[in-house]
Amino acid sequence: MTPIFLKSLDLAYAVKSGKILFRNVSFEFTGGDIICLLGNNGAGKSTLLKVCAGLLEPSYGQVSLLKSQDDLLKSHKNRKSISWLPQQLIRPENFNVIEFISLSDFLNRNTSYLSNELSIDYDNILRDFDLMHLKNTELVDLSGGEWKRVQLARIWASKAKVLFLDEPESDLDARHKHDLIYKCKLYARENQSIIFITSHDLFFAREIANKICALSDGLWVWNSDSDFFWRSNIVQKLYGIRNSLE
Ligand SMILES: Nc1ncnc2c1ncn2[C@@H]1O[C@H](COP(=O)(O)OP(=O)(O)OP(=O)(O)O)[C@@H](O)[C@H]1O
Repeated sequence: MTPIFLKSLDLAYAVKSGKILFRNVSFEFTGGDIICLLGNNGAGKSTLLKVCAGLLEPSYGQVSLLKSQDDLLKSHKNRKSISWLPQQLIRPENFNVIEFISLSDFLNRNTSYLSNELSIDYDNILRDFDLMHLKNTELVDLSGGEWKRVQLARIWASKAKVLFLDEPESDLDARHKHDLIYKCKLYARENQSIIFITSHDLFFAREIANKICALSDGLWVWNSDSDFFWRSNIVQKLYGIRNSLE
């Protein structure tokens, strides 16, 4: 399988007012990596993920997706290479679950779910995300957690090489969070994909990621193997948690 690398060098992003949200972000991730980006509310995690996914242009520096150490893929914005889960997505009206999950395939192939011409085994994906019983349910009638699983199922159907998942575990109950950890590990390993996640759930982060990085006050303050991060006792400092007896 072709190895893949996601690299950034000195990435920075400033908003129109000139305020710098983050700077000096440099990293190199490889196929198979699951990275969890941590930081306080407003630290710039979603913005960094959007820059890495090519949805926002960096103000400085660059981010590239490479198919070998120095062989640049056509464009890291190549739709087939990247899939993106936003923190919040408004549910489209007049779509049911299977229509939403198979939409890209349907548009690409100008066919329908019932025509048996689709390249993806949607029933398998629906079963995987515990959605089979909701296959024909309108999106507006789903619970919050069911809607999140539908969005994740659509991303799994994309078979993209790099997944950017902004708080994918939010709204999920304990069992479905557990299932998601297993599915991400399997996806990253089997496809040699990179999965770049943000999360506020430290238990989830610890279970899912082999790499941890962090933003604080606009700075790229951490980037290491997960084990090293959890041994470092930096978590309290990162989140500014004070001992209540102090
Ligand atoms: N276009 C913009 N113009 C001005 N400020 C912005 C813009 N986009 C983001 N911000 C600000 O930048 C900061 C970082 O936002 P971002 O959504 O990246 O944070 P986050 O770390 O993902 O936060 P959370 O954990 O709360 O989701 C916030 O204070 C936000 O208000």
